[in-house]
Amino acid sequence: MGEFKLGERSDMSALAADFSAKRYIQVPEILDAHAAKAAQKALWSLPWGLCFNEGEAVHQISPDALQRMPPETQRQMLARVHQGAARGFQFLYNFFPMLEAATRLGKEAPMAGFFAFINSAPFLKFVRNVTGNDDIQWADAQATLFQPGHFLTWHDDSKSKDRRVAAYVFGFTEDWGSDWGGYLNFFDERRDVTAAFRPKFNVLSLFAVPTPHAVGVVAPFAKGQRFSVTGWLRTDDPPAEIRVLMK
Ligand SMILES: O=C(O)CCC(=O)C(=O)O
Ligand SMILES: [Fe+2]
Repeated sequence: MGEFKLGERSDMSALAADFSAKRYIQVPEILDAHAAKAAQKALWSLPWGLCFNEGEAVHQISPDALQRMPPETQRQMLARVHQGAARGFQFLYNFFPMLEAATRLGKEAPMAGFFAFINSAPFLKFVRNVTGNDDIQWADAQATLFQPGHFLTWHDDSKSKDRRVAAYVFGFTEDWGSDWGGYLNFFDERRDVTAAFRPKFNVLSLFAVPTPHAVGVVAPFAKGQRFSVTGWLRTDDPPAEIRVLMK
């Protein structure tokens, strides 16, 4: 866990009451200032791949493959993504698979320290207290980077066999413009937006599963980088490789 730790706070009961009432909350200054800067630095230097879905199938393109891909193939790929978005659920963003990397490489994996922090006793205690769910055992994780043209359409995180109680998003985005898209939108049953969280720095978004939400398309003129570490708080047993990191 090392350099990553939670910020000091005195609003735990207010956060829990808010979560219980609304089912989605934002927690400012989740990490101490030094830890937040360290996490952001680690994110900047990750080998970012690209991921998108084609119906139920998820495609993950490694940084190398992305670099080698001819422009015409990239154009065709993007056209297929847009056709998918016109039909239904679709996403496209840069990513780094923190869970897979930690499973394969253990402590040597990029972001292993932050992954271990998310699965440390203090953070798990924090999310158990705020969500009121004592059964949370661990959290999976991926790092994401939304750039112009990236998006994640309407969904509620429930379409998985994994036992997910809540979703979390650590935001590490600085100075995001209010016209740049990329907001985390929450919807009611009429598909009106009930809340839209602007990408921010050192803020944790926490929301119950299922809750309808989406990440709006990042505008072509957006200048920032929407960095996050995101995943789900789970009640199944952590994989053996992850249990080792949690010690
Ligand atoms: O990046 C975000 O704000 C939300 C991510 C999300 O909803 C997901 O990965 O399912
Ligand atoms: Fe989601």
